[in-house]
Amino acid sequence: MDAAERRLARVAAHLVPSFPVTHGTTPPIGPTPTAASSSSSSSSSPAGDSYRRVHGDVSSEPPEWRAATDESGKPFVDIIYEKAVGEGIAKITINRPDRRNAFRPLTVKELMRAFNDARDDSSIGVIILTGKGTKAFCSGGDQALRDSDGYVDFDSFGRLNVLDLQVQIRRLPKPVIAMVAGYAVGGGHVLHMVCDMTIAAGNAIFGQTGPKNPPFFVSLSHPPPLLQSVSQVGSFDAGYGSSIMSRLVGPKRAREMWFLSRFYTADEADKMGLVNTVVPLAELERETVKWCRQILRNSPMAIRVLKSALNAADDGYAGLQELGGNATLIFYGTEEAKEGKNAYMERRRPDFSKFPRKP
Ligand SMILES: CC(C)(COP(=O)(O)OP(=O)(O)OC[C@H]1O[C@@H](n2cnc3c(N)ncnc32)[C@H](O)[C@@H]1OP(=O)(O)O)[C@@H](O)C(=O)NCCC(=O)NCCSC(=O)CCC(=O)c1ccccc1C(=O)O
Repeated sequence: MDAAERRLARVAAHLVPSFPVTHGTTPPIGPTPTAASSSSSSSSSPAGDSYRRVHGDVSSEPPEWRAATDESGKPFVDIIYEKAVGEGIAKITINRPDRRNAFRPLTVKELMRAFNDARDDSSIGVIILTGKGTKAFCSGGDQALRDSDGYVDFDSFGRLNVLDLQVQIRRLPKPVIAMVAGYAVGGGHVLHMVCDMTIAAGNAIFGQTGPKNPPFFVSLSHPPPLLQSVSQVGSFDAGYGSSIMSRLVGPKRAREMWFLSRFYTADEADKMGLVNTVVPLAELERETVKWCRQILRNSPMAIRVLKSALNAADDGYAGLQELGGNATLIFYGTEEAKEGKNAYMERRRPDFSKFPRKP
């Protein structure tokens, strides 16, 4: 192929999706695996381009997951925490499938411990958040434990500690990817929205449930069994659950999602911009791991700064602080910053004259 043909092929590859789309409107990274090609893979760049020649394909091989814990060494009860051997991927799984992975305060505390560990582990570059089984990613707060001051499990008082978890994910300087099979509803829907990206299985269902109950219902402390089976909880998330949603899907759609409290299929969610891609359920983890591996090829500092930059305007002072903190972090690595520190330690005036005042 001569240079002109190669350029034409490259342009064409940008215009037309290179791979068949089985679900949703966005192609997964690389060809949709078939029975014959399921172990092969590619990056998102056109076959034969220089990136591909230098870096090769992104592997589709399943990682070897190894159980992990945090520095306390305490075993987890409500979650499974794993790291991929020899790769920079951590996986955190909500493990309450019989409750459709609803979270209670303990679940949230354990999630925060695991996220904290993954943040502090410099071998980890990307974190997957998921739910056990194929029926649910997470169905929100465990309604059986809800009281007038939040959710009560082993303490005698209620908590809404999932809000702290949301902030933790948002500020965590590594990408967090929601891997969603089945229901992501209520507070579980908010959790996937605060993640940096969402890979959805074809069976995923998204939506808010909070406002769903008819008003006469709220006053009934013991609704009749038939009505109990209807999704009705009386809740709302006026924080990230509203603001981030509005950013993701636009203000009109966000109103629709909250005011009507409908459920949406994975393909509908894809069209609304709620998810990054939709893949067949059987391919969910393979595809998610591929996305992780592709991210891990890229510059960790660039990704760190970009995550804070993408959130900065929406997160106000907290967003600026995160972005600004990254500037300081990078500055500390420069000779200019070291000159300041060394001068202080050596009890001398710093000589900043040697550093260029760049245009
Ligand atoms: C998710 C469903 C649509 C799945 O339906 P289906 O597959 O038919 O399964 P079910 O038979 O309904 O469920 C199986 C089993 O699981 C139990 N279960 C499911 N979800 C929950 C839950 N959230 N809490 C407790 N238990 C749950 C269910 O009862 C069944 O148990 P059995 O013993 O087998 O009968 C469907 O299950 C469903 O609609 N679930 C409820 C979804 C929901 O409304 N979630 C709560 C939304 S509110 C929320 O999450 C608040 C979050 C929060 O903390 C917060 C944050 C910010 C501000 C405020 C708040 C706040 O709390 O107010």
